Amino acid sequence: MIRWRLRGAIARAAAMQGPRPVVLSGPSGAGKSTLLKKLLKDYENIFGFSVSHTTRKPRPGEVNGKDYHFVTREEMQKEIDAGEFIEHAEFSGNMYGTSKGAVQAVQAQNQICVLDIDIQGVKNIKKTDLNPIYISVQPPSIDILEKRLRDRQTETEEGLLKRLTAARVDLELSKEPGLFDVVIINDDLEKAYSELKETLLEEIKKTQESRKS
Ligand SMILES: Nc1ncnc2c1ncn2[C@@H]1O[C@H](COP(=O)(O)OP(=O)(O)OP(=O)(O)O)[C@@H](O)[C@H]1O
Ligand SMILES: Nc1nc2c(ncn2[C@@H]2O[C@H](COP(=O)(O)O)[C@@H](O)[C@H]2O)c(=O)[nH]1
Repeated sequence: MIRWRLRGAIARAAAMQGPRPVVLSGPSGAGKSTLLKKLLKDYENIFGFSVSHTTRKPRPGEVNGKDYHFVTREEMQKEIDAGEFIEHAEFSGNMYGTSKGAVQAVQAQNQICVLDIDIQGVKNIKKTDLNPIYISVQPPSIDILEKRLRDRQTETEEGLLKRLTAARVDLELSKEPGLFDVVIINDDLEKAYSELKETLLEEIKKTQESRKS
């Protein structure tokens, strides 16, 4: 009887906490957004994207408030000083950050919140009580990463070189034991996507179950 009550209490506590968030990290160009877009399309109501703030300029097709909150450095610094960010970092000459509001907006929908952040963000999130699943998406090699970034045609030559330097640092730091729960090498896209889904299967099932009750 007492055991049953305890089990019930644990289940209710877990449900109240909501699903565990997911952090997708890895070098720029490794394929995080590509994998994430597939996931958000296939599991529309299960996952929600944490819309970051950035001071970089929008790329063609990017929508303010959907891909990022595009802001000025002054605006972003003001919000950081006001304590509105969980984490923020300087990456390739621009500021990026996850606001508390971005995560809360997803969690309020009882969706699995997915953060696409760099490795500095990972280290900072580790200091919080967010308790996400940490996944690093990595390219098969630096040469392939460079080709993908060049083919994407989103960066100037200077920006591209900065991203490649950051990628080398990222791949080195990612070797720290325990930093990531899972490392996915994105060589073949479908294989990488299957690995991502497999990693998240437990949380997906839990979220689907919680919708039924
Ligand atoms: N497995 C793959 N094989 C070939 N090309 C790929 C693969 N995965 C992604 N790409 C391509 O590589 C480029 C970089 O991918 P994507 O933009 O998803 O990377 P990212 O990790 O989100 O980068 P960033 O951190 O800069 O946003 C894109 O043009 C994408 O279409
Ligand atoms: N620490 C954070 N890093 C972030 C955040 N949002 C995005 N990013 C990372 O920035 C780079 C570059 O992104 P791009 O869109 O300019 O190509 C990439 O590694 C993202 O993961 C954030 O809120 N915090």
